[in-house]
Amino acid sequence: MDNSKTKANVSVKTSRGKDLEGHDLPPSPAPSSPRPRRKYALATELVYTESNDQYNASSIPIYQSATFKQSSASGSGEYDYTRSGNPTRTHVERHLAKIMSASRALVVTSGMAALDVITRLLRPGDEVVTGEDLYGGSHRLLKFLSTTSGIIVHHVDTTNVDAVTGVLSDKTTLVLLETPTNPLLKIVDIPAIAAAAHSANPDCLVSVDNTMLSPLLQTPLDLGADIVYESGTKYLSGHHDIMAGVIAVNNTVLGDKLYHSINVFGCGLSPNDSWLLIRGVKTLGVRMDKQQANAQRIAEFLEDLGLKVRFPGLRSHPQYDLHWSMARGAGAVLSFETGDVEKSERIVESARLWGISVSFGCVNSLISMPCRMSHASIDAKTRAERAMPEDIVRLCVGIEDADDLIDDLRRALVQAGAVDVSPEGIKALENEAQS
Ligand SMILES: Cc1ncc(COP(=O)(O)O)c(C=O)c1O
Ligand SMILES: N[C@@H](CCSC[C@H](N)C(=O)O)C(=O)O
Repeated sequence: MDNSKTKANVSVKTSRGKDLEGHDLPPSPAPSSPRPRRKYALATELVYTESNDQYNASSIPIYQSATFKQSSASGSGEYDYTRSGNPTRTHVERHLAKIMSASRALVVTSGMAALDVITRLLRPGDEVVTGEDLYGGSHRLLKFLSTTSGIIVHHVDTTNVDAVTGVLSDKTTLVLLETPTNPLLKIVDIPAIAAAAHSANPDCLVSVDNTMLSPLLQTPLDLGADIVYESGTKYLSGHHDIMAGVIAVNNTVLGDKLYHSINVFGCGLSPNDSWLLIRGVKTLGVRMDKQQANAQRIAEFLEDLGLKVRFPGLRSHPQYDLHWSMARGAGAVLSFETGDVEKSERIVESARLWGISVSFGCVNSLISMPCRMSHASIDAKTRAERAMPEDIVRLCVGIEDADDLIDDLRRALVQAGAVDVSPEGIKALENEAQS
């Protein structure tokens, strides 16, 4: 990673009108720093937006324009070309910076595009430290970089700070964390790992994928991270109608470098999707409250049956205290095991209300088998080495009525032969109950 212009040498400045290579370009867009003012509770901030729209439109207009006319041949307008900047995109970026505890947020075409932009900071020979339980697409991107770009990637158990410290060195330029992890819901100690990474290499960037919780429930920049990114396809937009990614930072030069890549490679979010993203963000609070409450009830229902359930809202979660020391909620993704891949398949296929689908964070509830679906890009051998249970069923809880969701799940468990049915009720089969 070329750190000379990020942490180590923050004196390198980009001036308006010049990009990072010194090219004299139209100065678009304005940095998305929110202006200082009273801070409200997050639930309020999600809804409260500010804009300098000429007609004071309550909803930001969609500037569906690729180009912007300039008032002079010097091309000095704030915007010139939508790949470089667009007012609708700037609006959502300013809003997200505010709720992500950042000075600058950038929105791109997907969560993977966000990780791509971040990893473009890396240079051959740089070392990346990341987890073993990692979203399949992130694993695939890192594998691609390690096989094509001379980047060295260490996958370690990031729930163990000593294991992380053991591979950190002055060559570590990026630490990539997910917490809770997808799909095993493991918790990673962001402050401890950030401190260890910065002590091994003060220029190391600690980046946290916050997709599983959203900024409503966790703000990694307040916990020692340098970069936070999310798939906006999930909770932020909330309806599975767009793909989006968000990156947020508090270092001006780092923000400029990330923006530079977005302009160079052309992955900025479209005006229409930027508008859908901000519309989704405004209802994040109410959606997440309901999704979390439903998820808690479902996790307790499954645990009461005697199944092994992974959910940070359960007291039985081995890292319950660590999770709640960093987060303001448990989220709405949980997973459970049945001990038998075919039985898990039958459960998934017996559910009616739960859609068989990848992704999460949507208003609709979803059920999936990560090893066959979202994490199929991690080969079976690697999954086995990382102790990923092939039978794991992931539930991504939506905003439906909790009783309806539980009824449908109960029926699916019975239909799949995954539980003992007796006059007293249903219970996990003896060999599948958690010890
Ligand atoms: C934790 C996590 N990070 C990143 C991504 C990538 O996001 P996207 O699908 O928007 O590219 C996903 C899912 O796809 C995810 O689950
Ligand atoms: N076929 C897709 C799978 C996307 S998984 C989406 C989401 N992150 C999840 O965890 O469900 C791919 O190959 O990326």
